[in-house]
Amino acid sequence: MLLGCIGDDFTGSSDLANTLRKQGMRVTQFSGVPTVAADPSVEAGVVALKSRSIPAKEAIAQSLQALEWLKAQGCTQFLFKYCSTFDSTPEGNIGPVAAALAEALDARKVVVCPAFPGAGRTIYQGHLFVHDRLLNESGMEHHPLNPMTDADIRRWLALQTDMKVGHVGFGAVSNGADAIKAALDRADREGARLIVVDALSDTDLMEIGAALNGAPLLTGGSGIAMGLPENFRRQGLLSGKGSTWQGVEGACVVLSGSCSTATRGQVARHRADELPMFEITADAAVAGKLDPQQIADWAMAQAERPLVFSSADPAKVRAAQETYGREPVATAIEQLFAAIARALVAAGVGRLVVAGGETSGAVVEGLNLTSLEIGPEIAPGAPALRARPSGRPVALALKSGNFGGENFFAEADAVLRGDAPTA
Ligand SMILES: Nc1ncnc2c1ncn2[C@@H]1O[C@H](COP(=O)(O)OP(=O)(O)OP(=O)(O)O)[C@@H](O)[C@H]1O
Ligand SMILES: O=C(O)[C@@H](O)C(=O)CO
Repeated sequence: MLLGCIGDDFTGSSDLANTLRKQGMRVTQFSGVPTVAADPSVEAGVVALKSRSIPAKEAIAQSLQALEWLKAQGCTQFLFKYCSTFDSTPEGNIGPVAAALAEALDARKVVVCPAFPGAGRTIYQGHLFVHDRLLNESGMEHHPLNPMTDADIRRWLALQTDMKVGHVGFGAVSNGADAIKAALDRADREGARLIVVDALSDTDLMEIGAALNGAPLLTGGSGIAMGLPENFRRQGLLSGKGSTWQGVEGACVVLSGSCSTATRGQVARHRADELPMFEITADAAVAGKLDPQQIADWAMAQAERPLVFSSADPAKVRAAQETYGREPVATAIEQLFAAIARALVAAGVGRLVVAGGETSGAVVEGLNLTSLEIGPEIAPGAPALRARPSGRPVALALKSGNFGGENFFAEADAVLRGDAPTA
């Protein structure tokens, strides 16, 4: 294994795996830190953690454990993947984990670059934009777990860590890899160890990737990985062998615990298409009134792609959190989705489309999926995946909250069945 990646959630990890696969690396996504060695044909390994919204101390411990395993697989470069909307609170976990990994690897000039231009996330003058809006006016200020109330990544990161935060601006980035290297050296001389780097386009990310050839540690969204495979290819280290992914027939069920704007649009489209849907309310989930087996039976009895969803608008989410507390309601809903997924797999479901990073983490852990094969792209940042819970193949899509167009559920169903791959 050449490149060792640590993702702070499951959908984000598949987003990264998708980018690396598209750039020609053989990639496997692992759920949690594996207990056995990886297949030697894997060139990039992504260890998916569910560490975005847990206490910082635990996130650090899990990330360091992942680092040790990746080192033992022979990796020479490491990437810490977090959300392209920099999902974190003033306490962390991005700063604390990045700092701990930097210390463990004795790494300097650690790039911090959440940019993902393909999904509209760009960084200019240290500020993160979602399409034409500053992060804190993009809807992310209403996120149920980590409301993002400041678009200045330098300022937000500085709240999370004592390590000095620096900045490489667009002036250097637009002049290419050598100028980026020189600007990183300058920031290093000024004492900065975590360095926010501007990026507006995939071309910028390719140049940043070239500048980071051989860097022990980098951090960011999936975009920061774009230029890395080429560094390995130039050294003759990639096999060039493609993926052997195959689609899966049978029933398709959509599980959505995401309350993000894009997901709510996809749920609205499902409703407009008059497809079957079952709503999980926060009240019913917390009261333990819903039987996962009954919900799975209902889903398996539908003729066409049913949706089980808890997705709700910000006012409803806020009301539920005020009544029950943020953690208890999130845990109740996540556990319910995990139990529904287990019952669906036991009933022979072929394809599962899951919306939301935390929700996907709960489902993948609930199904005890230890590794996922990466298939074709469904939408930017969302690949088809395949696993074998209890020996039989199941195709999965793990969609980040704000990814995918309005028709994502139908598109995912088709790609997971083996039709219409888009990349
Ligand atoms: N109706 C609801 N009321 C309160 N909390 C909810 C409700 N529905 C879901 N949740 C919780 O909100 C959180 C949504 O997070 P999740 O990561 O799954 O989606 P997301 O934030 O849209 O996706 P991503 O992290 O990929 O951007 C989960 O913990 C989920 O259990
Ligand atoms: O970077 C992103 O936006 C996604 O991969 C993600 O992590 C959202 O949960």
